[in-house]
Amino acid sequence: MKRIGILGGTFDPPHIGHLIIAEEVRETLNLEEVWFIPSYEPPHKQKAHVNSETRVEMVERAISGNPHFRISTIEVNRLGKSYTFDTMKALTDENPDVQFYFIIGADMVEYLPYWNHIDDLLNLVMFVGVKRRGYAFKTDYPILEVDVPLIELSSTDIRQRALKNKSIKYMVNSGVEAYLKEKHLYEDR
Ligand SMILES: Nc1ncnc2c1ncn2[C@@H]1O[C@H](COP(=O)(O)OP(=O)(O)OP(=O)(O)O)[C@@H](O)[C@H]1O
Ligand SMILES: O=C(O)c1ccc[n+]([C@@H]2O[C@H](COP(=O)([O-])O)[C@@H](O)[C@H]2O)c1
Repeated sequence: MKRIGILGGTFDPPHIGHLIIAEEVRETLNLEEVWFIPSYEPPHKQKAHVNSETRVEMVERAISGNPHFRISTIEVNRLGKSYTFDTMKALTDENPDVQFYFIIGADMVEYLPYWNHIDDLLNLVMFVGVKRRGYAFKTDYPILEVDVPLIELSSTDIRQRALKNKSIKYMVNSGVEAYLKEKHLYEDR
């Protein structure tokens, strides 16, 4: 079986926390690749601040340069609410030779009981949790924990900094930083 990691997210915008957890989990679990899947509409929180085409462009820029990282547009192509069960059902049907490892931060570990079709989803993927400041890593589900450096960054922080015209250098990669500036994303308009 091939071993592939999945990092689903809103990526509004993608930041170095996403890249570091994906790379750490890839290396620790010896995964061939990690696929980044931007959601069209997050199932559990408010709509993203920028449209899905823009978030896809940002993820492409964020992952460029890492030959193990790919993007899948399965959720933005499907439209509607991006339930992970629907996505992973389609991906496991299309790729019967792959064991998928679905990477989540500790905020999502706590939220797992509320995911759509969580029991069926647990039969499709192995969840991999990483720690995140402010969230206890507590769950009754059988998930793998991978130790990663604690990155105190969120997309919310980046949006707030952009709004206040504060530097986001090194918090997002340079391609994403240039794109945010060029398109004036998240700025006060
Ligand atoms: N700094 C981080 N440390 C650990 N996990 C993270 C970190 N940032 C994001 N993640 C995880 O990456 C996945 C995608 O996150 P998402 O795109 O929603 O970013 P976010 O920073 O949580 O966004 P927002 O602040 O807008 O809610 C989620 O599983 C989330 O838990
Ligand atoms: O399917 C669900 O019910 C579900 C509920 C909460 C989160 N998720 C997925 O978890 C991933 C991280 O979510 P987010 O909003 O932090 O980007 C993303 O792929 C979401 O679609 C999925």
